[in-house]
Amino acid sequence: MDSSTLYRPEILAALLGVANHLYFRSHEPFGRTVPPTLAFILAEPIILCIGLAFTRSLPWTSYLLAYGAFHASLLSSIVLYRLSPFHPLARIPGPVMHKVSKLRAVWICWQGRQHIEFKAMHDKYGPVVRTVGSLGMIYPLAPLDLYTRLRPNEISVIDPSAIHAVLGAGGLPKGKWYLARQDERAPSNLLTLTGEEHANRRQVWNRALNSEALAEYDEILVKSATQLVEGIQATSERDGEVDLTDWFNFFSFDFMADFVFGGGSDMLQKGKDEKGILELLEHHMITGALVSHIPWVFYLGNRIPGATESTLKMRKFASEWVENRLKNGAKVKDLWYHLTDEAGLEKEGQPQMREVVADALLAIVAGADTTSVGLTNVIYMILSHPEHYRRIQEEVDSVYAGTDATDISKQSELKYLSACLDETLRLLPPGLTAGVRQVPKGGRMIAGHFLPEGTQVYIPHYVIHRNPDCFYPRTNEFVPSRWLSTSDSSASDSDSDSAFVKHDRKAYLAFSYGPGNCVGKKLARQEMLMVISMLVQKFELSFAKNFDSEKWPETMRDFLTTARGPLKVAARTRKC
Ligand code: HEM
Repeated sequence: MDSSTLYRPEILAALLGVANHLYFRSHEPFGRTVPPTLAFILAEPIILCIGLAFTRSLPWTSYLLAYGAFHASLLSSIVLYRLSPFHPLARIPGPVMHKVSKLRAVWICWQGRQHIEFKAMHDKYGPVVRTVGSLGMIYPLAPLDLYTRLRPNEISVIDPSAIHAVLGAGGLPKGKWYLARQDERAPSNLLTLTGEEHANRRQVWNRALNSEALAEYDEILVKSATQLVEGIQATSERDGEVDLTDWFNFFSFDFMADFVFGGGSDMLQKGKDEKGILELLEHHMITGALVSHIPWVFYLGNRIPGATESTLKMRKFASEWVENRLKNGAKVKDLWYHLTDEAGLEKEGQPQMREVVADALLAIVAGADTTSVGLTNVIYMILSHPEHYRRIQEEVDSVYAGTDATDISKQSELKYLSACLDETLRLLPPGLTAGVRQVPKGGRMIAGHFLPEGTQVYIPHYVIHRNPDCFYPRTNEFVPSRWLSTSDSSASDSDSDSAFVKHDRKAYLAFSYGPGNCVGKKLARQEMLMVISMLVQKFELSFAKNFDSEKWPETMRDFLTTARGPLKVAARTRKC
C-alpha cells in the first residue's frame, strides 16, 4: 500500500473505527456521560474529514465513504472480537445473537419474556450461559450495541454451587444494573446501597420487620384482609365473578400504605384505583426493567419533558403521603416510625429525610406488587389443582375452627398451606428473573469459570427453581408435599420430602439469599397466609366461566416483578 492510499479518508476512518473499539473496551461510558460520548462518536468521521479538508480538497463522496468505513470497521471489529476465542468469556456457551448484541435482550425484556428466554437458553446450553453482549448499548442507530467496553459481559448461572458465591456473605456486590435504576436526583435506597452502607441501613429495616415490630401490624393487616374479603364477596355477588388481580393489587397497596405511612390509600374501600397509582407503578416497573439494560436512556429521559411524567407523579403522591404522615402521625409504630428513628435508637443522629422518603417508596414498590403477584399465583395454582385446594380448606377449617382465620399466632399450624405457598413461589416466583450481581476487582471463580472484573451475573429464579439438580423428581410439577418433612402430620409417606431425591432449599430464591435477601419476607408470608386462609374459609372459589385458565400463565410478563392479566374467579359464599 503506498502512502497516498493510506491517507485516503476512508482508510483513516476505518483505522479510527478500530481505535475507537480498542479505546471503549477499557473506557466504557456510563450514565450521564453516554449521550455526549455517543454524539461525539457519531460525529468522529465527519470531524476527521473536516480536519483533512484543511490539507487538501475533499469531494462530498469522501465524507460518505469515510462515514461508512468508520462504522463498518467499528462494527466488524466488535462483532469479531465478541465471537473470537480472545474474548474473556469465550469458553462459556450461549446464543450467537446474545454474544454479539444487547438488542435481542432489550426486545425480550420489552416483551416481558426474559424468564422464558433464559429457560430456553439454559435448556440448550447448560447451567452456565453467556447471555448478552454488554451493558451499555450506547449505539442506537445500528443493530448492534457498539462502542461499549467488551470486558464486562453478562452470564446466567443455575448451578446451585454458585448461589453462595454470588448472593451469600462475601459474594458479588450489586452493580451497574442497580445503579441504572437509581434516579440521580434521589438518594440511594436500601436496594441500591452496597457494602457497609447497606449493612447499616439494613439494621434499621431489620428492626422495623422483626417479630416484635410485626406484632404491631396485625391490626392493620386484619383490617385490610377483612376489607378485601368483603370487597370480593360484594363484587362476586353483583357481577358473578371477580378479578383477583385487581383486588389483590388494591389489598397489597392499601396495606403497604398503612404499613409504611400509617394510611393514605383507600382502593379497597372504593373498589377501584381512582388515582391511577397502580398504573403508575406498572409503568415504573417496565421502564425500570428496560433502563437496567440501557442505562443511558434514563439520563436522556430525565431531560425530555414528558418522559419523566410518571416518576414526577409518583413523587407527588409520595410527598402527599409524607405530609399527611407528618401532620397526622400514626396509630401504630409503622415503617416511617422506624426509618425516621422516632424511638431515637440510632447513635449516629437522625436519618436524613430524603433517605427516609427513598426507603419508604422502596417499601411500597418492593412490598405491594410482589405480595399481590404471590397471592394471584397461589390462587391460580390451587384452583388449577383442586385436590390441594381441598386439603388447604380442611386444614384452615381445622386450625381456625369456629373463629375467623385472622389469628397470626396459629399460622405455624398451616403446614399444608405453607407448602402450597412455597411450591407456588418455586414454580412462579413474583421476581421471575431478578437482579444482577457484578464481579468485583480481581475477578472471581463462579461455577468453575473464571469471570473477569465487571462481569454481570444473573441467577434467574424461575429457571434455577426448575433445575432438576435442585428440585427432583417432578421438577416442573406442582407438588407441595416436597416441602413437608415426614414428621409433618399433613405429609403422607409417599409425598414427604424423603421421596424427593433433590430438594435444595438454598436454591429456593423467591425471597433471594444472603445479606441482600428480602427483608419483608416474614411480613409477606403473614399477609399471604392470612389472605388465602380467609378466602378458602369464607368462599368456594373456582375459575370464572369463560376464563381461559390454561392461557393465564402466558399473560405473565417479567419486569423485575411480574405483570399479569386478570385472574377471574367466582367466589361462592360457603354455608357454615
Ligand atoms: C411475596 C412477596 C415478596 C417477594 C417474593 C419478595 C422478593 C424479594 C427479592 C427476591 C428481593 C431481592 C431483590 C434483589 O436482590 O434484587 C427482595 C428484596 C427486598 N424486599 Fe422483598 N419480596 C416480597 C415482599 C416484600 C415486602 C412485603 C416488603 C416490605 C417491606 C419487601 C421489602 C424488600 C426490600 C426493602 C428489599 C431490599 C432488601 C435489601 O436490599 O437489603 N419485600 N424481595
